[in-house]
Amino acid sequence: MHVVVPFSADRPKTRLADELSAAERRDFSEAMLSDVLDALDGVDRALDVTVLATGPVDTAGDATVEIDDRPLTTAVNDRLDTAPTAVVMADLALATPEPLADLLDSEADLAIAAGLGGGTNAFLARDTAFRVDYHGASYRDHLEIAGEEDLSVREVDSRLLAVDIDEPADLAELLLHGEGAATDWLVDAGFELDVGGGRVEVVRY
Ligand SMILES: Nc1nc2c(ncn2[C@@H]2O[C@H](COP(=O)(O)OP(=O)(O)OP(=O)(O)O)[C@@H](O)[C@H]2O)c(=O)[nH]1
Ligand SMILES: C[C@H](OP(=O)(O)O)C(=O)O
Repeated sequence: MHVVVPFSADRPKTRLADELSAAERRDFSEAMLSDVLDALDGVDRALDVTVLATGPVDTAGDATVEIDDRPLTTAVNDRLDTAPTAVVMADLALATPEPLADLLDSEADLAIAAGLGGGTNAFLARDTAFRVDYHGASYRDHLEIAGEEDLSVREVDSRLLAVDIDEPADLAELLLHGEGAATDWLVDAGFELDVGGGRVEVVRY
């Protein structure tokens, strides 16, 4: 099965610009990508993984890298002419093989996992009629597109697939629950949880 992992290589994670420099955001993004690729590697299925990147990538492991600097929606739609194809975002740093296998085993025309805040963190399309329209409340839009195409849909309810690391508060999720390269990167960069005030916050020393 073909799995596409979109990766913004040139200007990643701009919403973390107050916390991380441009070079740090690039390194941190590569660490998250490596966690996602490890999780896919742990799925006991024959997967053909392509990192769909806007520029060169350092940490792609055994995955193929395809460079495509067109906007995300255009680049992904260009890969949906063959089915089944799965798309798994590169910032799902808590992803593990189990929920990914659950998504990839779905028989529905579209299996789809929501992201916190309305995005679409992963899907498997078994019908080439499905097309993406990312950004905004894309999860809602994708259900609508599936409805228009009369596709059967399975909504995959997974906390580990729902947490995409976009905003400063998401860093706490990684420090609380992460075990991979991205969590190690944060710890090495001096980030720690601060629960002293009765709230969970992230501080950098
Ligand atoms: N190939 C490709 N991947 C992208 C593009 N924009 C974002 N991505 C990837 O798509 C996933 C979701 O990205 P977003 O969270 O929307 O964007 P981001 O660039 O990571 O972060 P922000 O700049 O804060 O929006 C991540 O895996 C990104 O690396 C793009 O234009 N092309
Ligand atoms: C690409 C976008 O990601 P988000 O900005 O929600 O992380 C989406 O899922 O539509």
